[in-house]
Amino acid sequence: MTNNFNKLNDFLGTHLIYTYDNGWEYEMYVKNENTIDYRIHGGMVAGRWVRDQEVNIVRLTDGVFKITWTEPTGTDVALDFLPNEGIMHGTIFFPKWVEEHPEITVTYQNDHIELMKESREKYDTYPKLVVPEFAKISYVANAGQNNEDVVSEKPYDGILEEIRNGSYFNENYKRNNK
Ligand SMILES: C=Cc1ccc(O)cc1
Repeated sequence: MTNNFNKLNDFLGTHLIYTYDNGWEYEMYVKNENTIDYRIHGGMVAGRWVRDQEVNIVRLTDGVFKITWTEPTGTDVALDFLPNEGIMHGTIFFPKWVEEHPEITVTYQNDHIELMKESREKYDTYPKLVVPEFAKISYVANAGQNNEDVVSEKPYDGILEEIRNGSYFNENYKRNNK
């Protein structure tokens, strides 16, 4: 695992894959200082993917970075990344409706923002499902900021293996098979 994250600028443009201790596998691209893209590969809402989510990103201390946001679904998320240590900790605060109807959120959310907003009004918010978990980071790379190729297609079986074995991106971190 790389051991060279220090300032916020080192973290911006980073592409990570990590598996929570409960088995849920997520992929995060820190697109720029206030934007992420992500894909969910395992867990309650596996198959969901999102681009251009507005977030707050800060450096807590050298090599420790926090990302927080609230989603159109009403889900709140707080993530702490320690990439030099190969770990992160995430807490997800799911509204009740996402726990009861996860399938509504399992999509390319950008094409269904109005459905997320309608659903958060239509269904129950409380009690929320709080999921606090540590995760092990299995992949870290510098994709550069505002790289639209990093999270640019639906998650499929085998995509993480292609990313990890280096066949998914070329030397400029552009997608090989477009
Ligand atoms: C709900 C989104 C979400 C994205 C990344 C992550 O690690 C946890 C939650």
